[in-house]
Amino acid sequence: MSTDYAASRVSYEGAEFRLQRNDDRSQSLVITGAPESLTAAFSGRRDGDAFVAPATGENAAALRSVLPWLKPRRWGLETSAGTGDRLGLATPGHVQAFKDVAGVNPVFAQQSTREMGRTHRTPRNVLDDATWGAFQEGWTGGVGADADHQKTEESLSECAEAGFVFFTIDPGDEMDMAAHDDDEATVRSKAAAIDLSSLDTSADDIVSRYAGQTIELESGPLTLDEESVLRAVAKAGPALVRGLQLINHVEGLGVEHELEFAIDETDKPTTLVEHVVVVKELQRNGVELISFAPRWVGQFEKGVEYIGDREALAKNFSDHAEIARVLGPYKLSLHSGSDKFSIYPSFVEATRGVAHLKTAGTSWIEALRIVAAHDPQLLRDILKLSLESFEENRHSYHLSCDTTRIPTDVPDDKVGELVTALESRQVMHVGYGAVLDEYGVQIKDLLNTHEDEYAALMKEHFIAHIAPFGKR
Ligand SMILES: O=C(O)[C@@H](O)[C@@H](O)[C@H](O)C(=O)CO
Repeated sequence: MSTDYAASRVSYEGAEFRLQRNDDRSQSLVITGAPESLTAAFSGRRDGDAFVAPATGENAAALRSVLPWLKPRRWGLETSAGTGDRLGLATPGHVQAFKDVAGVNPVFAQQSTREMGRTHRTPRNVLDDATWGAFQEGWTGGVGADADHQKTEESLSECAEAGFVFFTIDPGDEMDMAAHDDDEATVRSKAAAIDLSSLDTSADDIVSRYAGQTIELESGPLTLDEESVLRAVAKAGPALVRGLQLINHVEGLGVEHELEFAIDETDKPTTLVEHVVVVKELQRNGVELISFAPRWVGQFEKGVEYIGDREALAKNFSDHAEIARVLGPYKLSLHSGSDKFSIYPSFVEATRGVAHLKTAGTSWIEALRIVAAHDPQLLRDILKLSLESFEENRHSYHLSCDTTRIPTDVPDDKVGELVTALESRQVMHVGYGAVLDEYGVQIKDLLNTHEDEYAALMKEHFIAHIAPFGKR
């Protein structure tokens, strides 16, 4: 017998929409009281008074076209949080958390090209799964959609075509990290060698524009000295060139969009002068940023607490936030935001809520608690495979785990601890690609069987993430 998801029931323009779970665990959209002109958008069949349509990607797109609150929208400067879901099953629990916390706007569909590649999902898959999850839980508060860590024109086009509206431009690979510490002569020659003609400028022009300038921040003046400006050019110049190319590509697509510029996945902190030069040069080229993701001080590793001096980080948050208010305003974006509970309050305070939080891997790693509880051997297999493929999986992720400290032969009743312990947590956190290739069907089957348990876990976990960002 099929059962309804009670929370999904919603009325719109005289019709009632709901989601049901069928005997075979598939899901169907059921519409009653709707004219032919409305149901024509869906592929399905009439069943008495009702129109029944399977929960396919095609019907998700139709649902977005019919129910306006499911169509991705821009959040502008409002406080927002991204919940990136690598499994396509986590959104119901995310929704339950957002229903409990007022004042934070959700971006349920958020996925980087890296994650889509490793999980073999397309931008449409990501958006469609998020649509069904939001619908299942009756979310009518609007949704964003973040094409995260975009590095190529091709993937930007695909995400735009799918309906994403938030584009995270990530030219971080082009940043010259050595220039952070190079001696002055090297910095000078590096800066002079960068072709900045596409930004309609040169290193000399940039120096004459900004060197000696003072920016009045709330906490005092920030003076841009010549060496720091040159260093910013040497370090970020090539990234600016590439970033602008990607931004121009988005702008040429003619779709609704807002832009984040992300240089967070780099080895050295973004200096305040670098922040100013990067944003001002983008603005001079006509770019309006909605958010900026600098590389903060300390270590932002995946899926674990912040590693570093929290007071220094709070100061760093507040310095960058002051700049963002003076040059923008635009939001500051906190990437690798999963499980960094100790730092959310200082981030929110510094930004006054003009902020975006990004999480992704935590929904995946926490799902493994359900696996550990119901199939401890599968969890051991997942860890084993994550370890075997670790060298490949860790590529482009910041991690410090020491794999030799991971225990072997963990008994069933202790397997859940592997999801908590830093070393094994990080290894499995980045193991998602290989693991889903091998055990994806089993894992998803198990999560579907225990969907209420997974949703309840996600709800509590996300309330802890977003409550500090909620109405103050
Ligand atoms: O793993 C990824 O590729 C992304 O989810 C992240 O890098 C994302 O930008 C993020 O910071 C979420 O924590």
